[in-house]
Amino acid sequence: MDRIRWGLRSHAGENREYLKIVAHPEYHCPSKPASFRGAIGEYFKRMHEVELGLAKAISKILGYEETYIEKEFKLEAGFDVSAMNLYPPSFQSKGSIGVPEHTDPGFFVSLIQDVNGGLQMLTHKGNWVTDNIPRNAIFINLGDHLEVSICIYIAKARMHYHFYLYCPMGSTSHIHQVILDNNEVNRISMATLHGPSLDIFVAPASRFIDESHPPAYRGMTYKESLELNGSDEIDVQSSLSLLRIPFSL
Ligand SMILES: O=C(O)CCC(=O)C(=O)O
Ligand SMILES: [Fe+2]
Repeated sequence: MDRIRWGLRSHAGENREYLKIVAHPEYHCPSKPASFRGAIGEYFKRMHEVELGLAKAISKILGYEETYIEKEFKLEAGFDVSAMNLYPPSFQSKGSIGVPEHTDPGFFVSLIQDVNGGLQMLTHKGNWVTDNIPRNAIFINLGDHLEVSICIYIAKARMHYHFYLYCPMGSTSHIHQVILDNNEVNRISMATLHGPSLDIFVAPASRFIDESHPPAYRGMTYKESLELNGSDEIDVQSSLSLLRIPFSL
């Protein structure tokens, strides 16, 4: 499997140049420039601490002991991939889309950027809203596998967790896209997908399932789910729709 990948997309549906690297459990990075390798490595180390803090907070909100998610997802061996994206100014792009609409697999995504105004979220009313991310802030978006694990699915309309307040689609995994319309200059972002360990079987947690709350997703290992739609692990493409179990109201 590739551990470092570079790509250039330049067509109506996607306009970006990216460098993807596997950041955890083994850190892979181009060796030059050395300062880049060191700085990014330090960033991932610190983000891993943020990840453990978030895992504790979310476990507690769900009524579990604080180490629940850390252990269930085996975060000490969690599979993290970072995408460093360069989007062109709108006048140089072949269409207004930087990255088409999608959700991201894993536990959560951390994102930093140099220019505000490109990332948009889909609201429950079907409108795209541009995120206003303050300078130096780290933006956190929850990933598909948290949703699989805690069984939240909009059509079941049984949202009793705090997540719902922040997840208008009724799903913990936000649908988002990147647009270029406001880009007067290049925009750079770094989106890191923090996932469970590749060998972890992710399935709806038994605490959230009973006769009237059947599982919304089928379980499989994180590795299998990343490969389910034919992509490589390093692509970290969502396969949430393939995991969803059809149900009748
Ligand atoms: O560049 C951004 O703002 C977001 C990128 C993104 O959604 C991704 O790489 O998955
Ligand atoms: Fe994304």
